[in-house]
Parts: sequence; C-alpha cells; structure tokens
Amino acid sequence: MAQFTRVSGSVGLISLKNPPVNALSAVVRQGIVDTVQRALSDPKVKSVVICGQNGIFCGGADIKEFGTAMSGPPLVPMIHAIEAAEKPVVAAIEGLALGGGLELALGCHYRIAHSKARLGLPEVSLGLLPAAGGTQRLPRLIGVPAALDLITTGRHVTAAEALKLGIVDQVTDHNTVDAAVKFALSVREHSLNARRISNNLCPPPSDLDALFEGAMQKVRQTARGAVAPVACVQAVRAAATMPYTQGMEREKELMATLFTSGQARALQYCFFAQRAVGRWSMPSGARWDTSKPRPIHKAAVIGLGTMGRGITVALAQTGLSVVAVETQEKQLMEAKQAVSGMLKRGAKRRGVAPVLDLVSYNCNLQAVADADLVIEAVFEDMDLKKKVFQQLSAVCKPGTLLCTNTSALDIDHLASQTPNPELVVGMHFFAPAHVMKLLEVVYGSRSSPQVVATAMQLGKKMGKVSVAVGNCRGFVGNRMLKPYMEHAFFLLEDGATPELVDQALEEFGFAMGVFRMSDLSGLDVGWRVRKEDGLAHPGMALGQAARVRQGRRYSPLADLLCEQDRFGQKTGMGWYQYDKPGGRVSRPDPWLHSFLEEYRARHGLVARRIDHQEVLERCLYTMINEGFRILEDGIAAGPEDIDMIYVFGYGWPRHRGGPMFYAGMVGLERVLERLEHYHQAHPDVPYLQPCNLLRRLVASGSPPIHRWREVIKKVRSQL
Ligand SMILES: CC/C=C\CC(=O)SCCNC(=O)CCNC(=O)[C@H](O)C(C)(C)COP(=O)(O)OP(=O)(O)OC[C@H]1O[C@@H](n2cnc3c(N)ncnc32)[C@H](O)[C@@H]1OP(=O)(O)O
Repeated sequence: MAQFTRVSGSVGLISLKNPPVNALSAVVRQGIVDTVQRALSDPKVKSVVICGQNGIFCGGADIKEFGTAMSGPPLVPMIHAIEAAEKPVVAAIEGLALGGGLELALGCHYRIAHSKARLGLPEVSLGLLPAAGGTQRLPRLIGVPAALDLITTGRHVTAAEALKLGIVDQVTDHNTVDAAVKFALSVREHSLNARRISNNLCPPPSDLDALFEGAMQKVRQTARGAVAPVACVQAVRAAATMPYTQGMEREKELMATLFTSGQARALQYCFFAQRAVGRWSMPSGARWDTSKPRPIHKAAVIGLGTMGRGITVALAQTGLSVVAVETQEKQLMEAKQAVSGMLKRGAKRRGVAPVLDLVSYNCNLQAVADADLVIEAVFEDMDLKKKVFQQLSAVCKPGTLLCTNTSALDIDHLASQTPNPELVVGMHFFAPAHVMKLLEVVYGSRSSPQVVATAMQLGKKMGKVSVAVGNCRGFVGNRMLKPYMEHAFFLLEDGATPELVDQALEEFGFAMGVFRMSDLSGLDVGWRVRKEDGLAHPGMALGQAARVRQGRRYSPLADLLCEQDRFGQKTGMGWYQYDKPGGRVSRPDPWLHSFLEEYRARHGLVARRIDHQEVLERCLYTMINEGFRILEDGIAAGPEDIDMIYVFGYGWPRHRGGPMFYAGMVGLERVLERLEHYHQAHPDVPYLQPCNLLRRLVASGSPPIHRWREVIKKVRSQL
C-alpha cells in the first residue's frame, strides 16, 4: 500500500509500504493512484515526494503477480498521471530503485538518491523488458548508448554512476527523504515542461544504424538464444526513431510477445528457485530455519591444485583467515604465487585492496590445528582422502568441521574414518572455484544439521548459490552428467560427429557442447574414474565384448582416445584438434572422423543420419530421467535444487529454466513417450528406462512443477 502525509507545510509525502522490497503489487499500485490523486487535489500541497519505507525505494513490479491474472491499476497510466501532474513530484531513492521502481522514478520530475542506492532495469534477466515506459524514457534522458547498455544487461548502477549518467539530479549522504522534501520545497513554483521526460526527444546518436546493428550483434552473441535482450534493443530503437506515443505502442507489443514466451516463465522460475534452494531441508526433517550455523573465523584448505587454490581465494575474499596446506615445498611456493596473483587480480577488478595477509601457507598439516573448518581438496582418490581425514582427526581441535571437495566419492565412507562423523560434510566446488557460482553441500547419513547449515552459510558468504544434496555417487550434478555423456558417445557410434552433437547442444543454449566441455575439463578425469570402477583398462576396448560392460551397453570411445594420450585441450587433441597443447580454439579433426569410421566398421555399426532433435532428446531426456530418479531417491529435496545446480554449475541455459523445468515445458507425457521409444530401440541402456516418479507424475495428470513435491512424497513413502 501507500501512505500519505503532509510535511513541512506544503509537501505531500507518499510512502510505499510492501516489505521486504516495496514491490509494486496491485495494492501498492492502487495506493499510489489514490495518494497521488489526493496530493494533487489538495490545495495545501504544492509539491510531492514519493519514497519507500524501510530504506528501500522500490524493487519493481511484484514478480509473483506475473503468473496470475493481473488486477489493480496498470503501471503505465499510473506513471503517466504522475508525469502529467501540475505539481512537481520528486522521487526520494534509498536502497534500491529497480525495474518498475526506477520507471516510477523516471515518471517523477526530479530524482534524489542516497549515495548507497542502486538503480537499474533488470527486467531482461526475467525474460522481459522495462515496459512501464522505461525503454522510452531512459534513452530520452541519458542517450541511446548508455540506455542500451543498462536495458540489455540489466546491470545495477551506483548512485554516483546514476548522477554521472544523468539518471538522478542529486545524491545525498544524509537523510534522503529530508533532502527530497527540501528539494521539493525549492522547486514548487518551477515550470515542469522540460522535466517531463516523455516530452523530450532522444539525443540523436551519430550513426544510428551502425549503433543498433552493433548492439544487436552483441546481444545475439551473448544471449545464446535468449529473446528478451533482442526485444530490448528493438524497443530502444523505437525510442530513437519514433515519437513517444508510438514508441510506447512498440514497447507494449514487444512486451506482449515476451510475456507469453516460455523464456520469461523459465527465468522467473529461476528467480524464485534460486531463493528457494536456500530454504534447504534434509530427509531427517532438519531445516534451514531450525538449524543454526556455527561461527567460522579461521578456515584451512588441504591440497593446493587448481581446486584448492580457487577455494583458498574464495574463502579469503570473504574476509576469513585461511591456512593453505600443500605438503611439497615446491608446489606450495607455486600455489602461493598463483593464489596471490588471483587475489590481486580480483581485488583490482573490484577496486579494493588485496587480502594477501589473510592467507598463510604451510607444508605441515599440523598448521590447521586451530582452524574452525577444513576443506580437503587433494587428488580425487579415496585412499588418499581417507588418509587425510584420519590425519585431520588427530590434528584438529575438537569440533572442527571436516569438509571434502570430492566431486563423486562416498561422504559416509570418509566420515567413517573420523571419530566424529557428524562433523563431516561435502563442499563440492566447481572450477574455477573462486568464480563459479555453484556449491553442492553434500550431507552424509550422519552429518549434523548444524554442520550443513554452516557449510550452506559459508557458501552464501562466498557469493555462491549453495544447494544441499544427499550422498550418492556423483551427488546431483555429476550423477546426471553420466547418462548425458554416455549418450553423446552412443550418438557418435550411431553416426554423429562431435561437431554435430555440440552444435545441437549449443544452439539449445548450452555455453559449451558436451565434447567441447570434455576437451576443456580433460578426458583423463573420467577415464580415471572408469578405471577405478573396473569399466576401463587397456585392451578392454577391443573385440566384440568391448561395447558391453557389466551387462549393459558401453562405449569405449573416450577410453580409446585416452589410450592415445588425447586428453583434450591440455594435450592439444581430444574430440577436436587444437593448434597446440593448452590451445583453446577447437577445430574439427579429420583424424577423429576416420577413427570413428574405422571404429564403426570394426564393430559392424552402420552410421545413420542423426538430427539435432535426436541429439537433444537422447542426451537431455536421459539426464532428466536421472533427475527424476534423484528426486525419487531423496538425494535432492525438489526439482528447484536440480535446476539451480545445472544452471549455476553446468552451463544449462537459464532461459530454459533447468532440466526439470524444461521437462515440464516440453510436457512430461512427451518426455515419457520419447524415453519409452528410445528404450525400446536400445533395451541395453538402462538409463533410458523411464523412472517410476516420471510415470507417476504423468499418471497424476502432469501437475505443474511447483506441485511435484506432493507426488514425490507419495512415491518416496511407497519405496
Ligand atoms: C510492466 C512491467 C514493469 C516492470 C517490470 C518489473 O519491474 S520486473 C521486476 C524488476 N525487479 C527486479 O527484477 C528485482 C528483483 N529482485 C532482486 O533482484 C533482489 O530481490 C533485490 C531486490 C536486489 C533484493 O536482494 P536481496 O538479496 O536483498 O534479497 P532477496 O533477493 O532474497 O529478496 C528478498 C525477498 O524479496 C522477494 N522479492 C524481491 N524482489 C521482488 C519483486 N520484484 N517481486 C516480488 N518479490 C520480490 C524475494 O523473492 C525474496 O523473497 P523470499 O520469500 O524471502 O525468498
């Protein structure tokens, strides 16, 4: 709602009240319409200030309302009425003015911001555009290039940048409402014509066509199939080329296409899912709101390879004191140099001093004795990790949390090496660990809720999206990756090339196709795991039995490449070729194509034409099927957890919402039907067998994703 008071004799003060961010819900919009009318019709009121309660101006339209039938007064006429007012209206911007909130402020005649406020039009990240006049007013106010930047990226600007750009008229370090009231008193007699942004023309850019062509090219390159950034450019073009009223029509038209697009739904789902994963729960009933995290003052990292270095940087950047341990002196010195470099570069980017002093380096495990939390990041080898956990149990002070960065190994087995298994938890970071936003927090059967809460909170402090998951081989992310990759190999056997598979996945929106990704992360990683699992060893890839392992279809293609030292980028060849070891630009490799032909001939396989649809269905639907198994097994609490893991850790296109959301968009019946079809064609691939939960969901009428938990509960209770 909105409250009205008269202050300083003649200033009408309208204050938005809708905690936590004063979103413009129907009630708030109605409140604004009513209070503005009251202020304008009150002869004692000579000017008006609009502010938000609790230190926040406005977080924009109420996103929760987007999926519902809209009620209450619409934003556009409401903002027009404010702009058309004959009394000066001043926006007092504290905290945030985002989306519809900033558009409301742009309808006011003046804007005063607190120095700590942030402003922006982030609609693009929700699959929308600023359709309450934002695409038409902002370019008129600050020019086309700056408006294009803000609207297509959705980035927030500080008050200082907003002042420089001309979005706000004044910045204050003091009480913003007091400053705005004072300002409103000083302008009460001023003419308002020039202050109505919609009256103004866009400052003409020098080469309009080149500017918009460049902008369009840029968004098409970075958007990976997202439609909103393209519509944003089109809407700003309308501002630059059309009178205001026509521009508003164009804005409305473009918004209508976006609003009904699946992408907007997916992106809005991601917005809420990202927040929902913070409200974690465990099968024991322990929850985020009943488990209190422990304070962590000092952390330690054991093993300073790529992962350990990144984790050290991420911890130090939160302000924690970190002991970094690597037993070999030479590697320790190399790691110290690398970590210091990363800290310096990070600090430079953020315009702060590097926190080099927070990290101490040591060859001796004894140095972690007084740490509150230790993260083990040694080589992915169970025996080695077990040894480290045994040593840590002897060295650490009582109560120290013991965390492992394993990407797949059994947390319970590691926990059993310590006298206090309740203190053990997985913290699975993604490389590079100081950059990637995802953290899988893996609880074992005996991890205490307090320990999980501590790991989740630490992840949040590091700026990560932390997702709590249960313990199983590969946890959530890597467990689902296995059938996805396996199917990519089968597709090569059946007639595809790495280029074809990658192109289908990249056109779908993945940052990188499965083979390019495999070359980047190194083929040897998976090879080592398969060898440990008894699935691969030299010579096994020959003969008729080569394509059957443990009673099911197996593709030895990746093993065969590894046997020839084709480990990907690091060796300059893998699924693609590179100009040198460590090279990054992939090129199709004629050697690989002949190798595939020979391989198929040797095994009596006849290559057939594979299209993009088959690639997507076989790779993605098997991955999705495994996601349903994960839900059934209780490894993830809900589909949002899986989706956020894939969006933040595996390059799944955000505008497609994550694999489970995507399954809902495709239609669960369709996913089930295609899995059944492929399973019939490939009965030796168990991953293709539709899982029980998927069948149950379809049998329950394919409910929307937010209602899956009800069915999941029933299925779990029957297992
Ligand atoms: C005609 C169309 C015109 C206009 C279109 C729009 O205005 S679209 C909306 C544009 N605004 C945004 O995109 C802002 C979205 N919100 C945020 O980016 C952040 O929430 C924000 C405001 C920066 C605050 O971040 P913080 O980390 O402090 O808190 P958190 O994100 O956890 O949010 C707290 C709770 O508020 C809910 N919420 C935030 N913004 C909105 C919103 N615009 N509508 C509805 N709800 C919103 C958020 O979900 C959190 O809720 P909770 O239940 O606690 O999880």
